Amino acid sequence: MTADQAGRRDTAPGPVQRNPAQTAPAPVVVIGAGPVGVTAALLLARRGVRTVILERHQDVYPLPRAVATDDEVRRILQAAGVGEEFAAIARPANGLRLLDARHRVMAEFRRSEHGRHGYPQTSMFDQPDLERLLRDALARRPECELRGGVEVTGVGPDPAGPVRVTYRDADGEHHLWAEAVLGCDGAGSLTRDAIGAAWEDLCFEERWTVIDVRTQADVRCWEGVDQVCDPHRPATFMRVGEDRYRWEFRLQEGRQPVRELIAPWLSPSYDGAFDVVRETQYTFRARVADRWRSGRVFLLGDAAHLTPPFVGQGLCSGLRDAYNLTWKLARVLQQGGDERLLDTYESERKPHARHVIRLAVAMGWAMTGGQDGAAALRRRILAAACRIPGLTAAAGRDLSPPLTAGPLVRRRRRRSLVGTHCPQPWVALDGRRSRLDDMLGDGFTVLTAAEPWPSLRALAHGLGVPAIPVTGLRDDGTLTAWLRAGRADAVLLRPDRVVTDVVPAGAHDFTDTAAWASLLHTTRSPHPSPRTVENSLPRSATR
Ligand SMILES: O=C(O)/C=C/c1cccc(O)c1
Repeated sequence: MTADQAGRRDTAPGPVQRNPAQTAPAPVVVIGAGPVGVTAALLLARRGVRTVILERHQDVYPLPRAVATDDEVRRILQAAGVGEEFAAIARPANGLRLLDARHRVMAEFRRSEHGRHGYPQTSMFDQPDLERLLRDALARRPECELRGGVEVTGVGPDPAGPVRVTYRDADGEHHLWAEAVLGCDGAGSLTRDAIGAAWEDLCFEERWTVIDVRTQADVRCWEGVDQVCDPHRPATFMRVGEDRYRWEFRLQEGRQPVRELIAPWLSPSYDGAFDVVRETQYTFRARVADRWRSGRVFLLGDAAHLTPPFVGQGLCSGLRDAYNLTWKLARVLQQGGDERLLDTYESERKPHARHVIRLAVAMGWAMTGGQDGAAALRRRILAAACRIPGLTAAAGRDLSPPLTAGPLVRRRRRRSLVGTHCPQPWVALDGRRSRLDDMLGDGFTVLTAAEPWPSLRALAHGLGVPAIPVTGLRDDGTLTAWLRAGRADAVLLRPDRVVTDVVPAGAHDFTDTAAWASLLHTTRSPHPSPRTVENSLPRSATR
């Protein structure tokens, strides 16, 4: 038996005896150290929650997989403490184009370099680079312990603690008792099986080949993603980095050499070298797990949902899971928050993930739609629709819909801000410039269009949250314009910057305080956040 420095390991043949002296529960066990698992651990660490991360591999998996992220997810990486490191490896992209079989542009969905979350709307990167910087950040956090080279063999409820995780390493079998377990263990998730979840099939399954190339060749491309809508040879092409490119082709009978496949993108005279970093076959699927939680065991990322890659949202959905769940879990574990908070993880994230997967499937059908008569008609309609500028602009605007109504998201009226994210401009406080989220800290916040009025101030005080007039934040006018467009005099922001409720313009109060107020009450005092408005705003601006 090996006892690690935390004294939390135990090997016991036969029925498992928990020795309380040796097995103080690890607050949270994360299964899987891919980007979703590590980001979840970093987000929990930021709130002072300890994690043990169990990972099959010793090192970062060195080959490319995910290549794109949106601006909302860059904001999540900022919250996890790796925003600047990620900026150094990311390449902003122009967006997405639909091409016909002769590579003529049918539609262009432009992405801005300045998205509402404070980052380029689309950024390209290499997954191993992201994983390395996340691991480095993990190594800097004393709250996180990574155990590599281990195989998790069991996850389940246990009378001795909320959840018992069993794993094997070179020394034998071990057990951990955890307050919660995050199953970030990918498409073949053991955690998913352990909670008895089954896949709901969203009806897309195709075999594709994915080719990652490094070359100095003058590749014909724009700075973005091209989807070739050709039923005979649907393909995706994108520039990932300075000398990094990716092609994806639907598999056909017989294997075609890489050079032949990518020839249409290379100058005919190019006969120089290119390095095939990876050539692999994938089955692209569209699926959602029918349950994402059992007690204190949760599914995140590919363990909970699978998408074809055609709108570049696979990893984004997983990182959204991590952001949505971790603040709620930390609140429940540390502050005695209401357990019902944890129900909102699945009820908020599942419809959102399903929506994004359906978009990817729709894109897939536009590209591949078969060769029947109906498909030909669909393509003609698509080509015509692509020529309507207003429509393409609307379709390209935001892949991430507002959260659906629930205990932490009031039912929306048309154009309401509820369920959407607050934009993230740069703000200035005490002469210091920072991104809005870094200034707001980790808790709930009331943002107001003007000085908070007495009844609102009293409500905020009762909830223990600051009430901040956006006029004091000295941004570039983004926040005032956003409140005005949403016809709101004030908003209640959750820690993940989603609007829970609004005070409609001209009204005096939130529309249904009772619906969410009880969920915000905690029995213990909150963990202090590093730099919040609480300690830096003038007194009049806070509670
Ligand atoms: O919509 C965008 O800006 C990017 C889409 C994208 C990214 C990566 C891979 C894809 O097939 C699509």
